[in-house]
Order: sequence, then C-alpha cells, then structure tokens
Amino acid sequence: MPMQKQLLLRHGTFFLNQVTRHCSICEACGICYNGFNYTESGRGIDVRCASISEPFVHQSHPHPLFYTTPKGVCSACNKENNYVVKCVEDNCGYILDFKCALLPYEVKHRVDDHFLSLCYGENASGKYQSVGLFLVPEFVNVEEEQELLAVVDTRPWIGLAKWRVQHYGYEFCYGTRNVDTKKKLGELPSFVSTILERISLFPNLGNDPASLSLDQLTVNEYPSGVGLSPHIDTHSAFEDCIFSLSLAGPCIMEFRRYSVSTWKVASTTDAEKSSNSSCIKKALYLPPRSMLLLSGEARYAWNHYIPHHKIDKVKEKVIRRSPRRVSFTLRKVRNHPCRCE
Ligand SMILES: O=C(O)CCC(=O)C(=O)O
Ligand SMILES: [Fe+2]
Repeated sequence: MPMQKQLLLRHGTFFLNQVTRHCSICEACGICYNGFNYTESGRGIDVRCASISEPFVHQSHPHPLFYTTPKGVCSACNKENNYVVKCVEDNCGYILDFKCALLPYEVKHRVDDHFLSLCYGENASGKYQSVGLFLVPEFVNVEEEQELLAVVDTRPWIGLAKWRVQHYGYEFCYGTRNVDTKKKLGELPSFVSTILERISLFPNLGNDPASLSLDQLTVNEYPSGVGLSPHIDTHSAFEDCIFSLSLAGPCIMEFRRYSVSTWKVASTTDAEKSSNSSCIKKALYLPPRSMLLLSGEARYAWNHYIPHHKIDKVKEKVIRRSPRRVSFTLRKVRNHPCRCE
C-alpha cells in the first residue's frame, strides 16, 4: 500500500496510518474498520474506500460510474449518502454509495454451506420476498446502534417474567395481545426519527410508504436464552407492515406455518400449536443492525418465533447468542376493523 495517496474524495494528500482503535468508522462508507486507514486533516478513510478509482465499474450497471458532486440516494439501499459514485449517462441516475459499491460479489456465511451471491435486477427477487418477508442488513451503522442502545438504557424498562420492554405510542397489553386505541401515550420518541425516515424509503413496500405512519414502538430486551413463543401479531391490533430492528446481538427467528386455520392462529394456544406437528418451519438469521419487515403472508399466515436457546444450531453450525439482544418493533395501530374477521 502506498504511504501517500491522492483520493477522489477531496484535494489533499492522504497518509497511510496504522489504526490503534479496535473499531473506527470510515468517513466514506460508515462501516467499522481496523488495521490501516488513509487520513487527511485527521479524517479517516478505510483502505477499501481509498481504493475506489474512476471509472468505477460495477456488475450491477452497464455504464461506468464516477465520483461527481457528493451526496445522492443510493439506488441499491435507498439511503442518502455523502459519498457516492454516479452514472453520468443522460437520464440514467444510477447511484451507488461507497458501502454498496464495495460489497463483495460473493460471501460465505457460517449459517449456510453455500456461497451467497450479490444479486440485483430480476435475480434479486429472493425466495422470502414472495411471502412479504424482507431483511435489510446494516439498516443502522455501529455508531447509530450504540446511540440507540444508550438512549433506551436511560429510559425506564418494564420487567416482564423473562425479558424487559418499553412501549411508546401505545402500550401493548400482553394479556390481550392488543392495544387500547383510546389510550395514546404520545408520539413516537425523536430517537426513532431517523429509523422512520429510512423506513419510508424502504424498497418493495406494497403500500404507499407515506401512509404507513407507524405509531407504536415496543423495545424488547432479551437476555441470552430467552425468546418469544410462536405467535402472529394480532390482526385486529396492527396494520399489515411490522418492522423489527435487531440491536446488540443476533438471533434466529423461526417461521412456522401450521396447517390448521391460519387466519385464526392468533387465538390458537401454545398447547394446541405444539400438539400440531404438521407445520412447515423456516429459520432466518437476524444479524444485529438488520431490519426485518413482515408483511402480507409472512405477517398473517406464518407464526414467528424466537427459540428459547442460548445456542442456535443452523445446519449443524453452532451460533452462540450474545448476552443481550434488543429489538425495536414498529407497528401501525389499526383504527378500523381487520378485513379478515
Ligand atoms: O424481537 C423481535 O424481533 C420480534 C418481536 C415480536 O415479534 C413482537 O413483539 O411481537
Ligand atoms: Fe411479533
């Protein structure tokens, strides 16, 4: 690696440095790195972002991309970023932020035996999307995750039998699995404003994103080994789209489709569910900082479940839960009768 470098990002000479901190945030891509960086006036760029040169060729786009006027909304993740490469062809408008531009074309993950390929265009319609299930990795960055955890830790937690919760907007009653629409606690707190803004840019939302107006937030804190029984969020309580942001630790979320009446499953007891062995099960790994969207069939016809395990086994691979997982579940309270009742 050269000791000095001119980068696209701005004029000036960048110098190669060894990073002593365990985790530094790259100014260009917002991702945590360690090892080496290039700095200019004290601002650090990781060596991968420093390697971007023009013309930048990416397999997802037929034209070369250039670093032009900073700032733009990335065509891949829909987030606004200061550091982007753009297509300069007339009327094209294709933009990649540095984070998406540098995603590897192929990765190996411990929960799957096969390589996972980066897909785009028509190839990107994954097997879960057809049932209304979407997972967006790195929906928040490490800094934002730490800030969100710090702020909820300054707020009062409500202790339940095995885990702790906070409710905003409306209180969720665990006895009835419902909310009292006449008892609004207030608006959603400002610490979720950025999350709500990003949700409104969420790709693949069937609904008009502006009409989502999410108004209920449940913050769950699960210690290691604690999960959630299989359930379907009450149809009559919440609208179609349910978002869940995972923070601090990962979990495996299992989805179960029982062969008994799926549209009434909300009232099915756990005993009835476990006595009914005929269900299809699918496991999904939720990494920290990822956002899950349950909608349509995934929200109404499949139970979601977090097994009460300290260790999850996926295809013979062992994944240890962290001491704590915090989730932010965002929903819209239903103010009119549910169509399925
Ligand atoms: O913790 C999660 O991600 C899911 C929470 C959930 O399913 C619920 O509160 O109904
Ligand atoms: Fe749920």
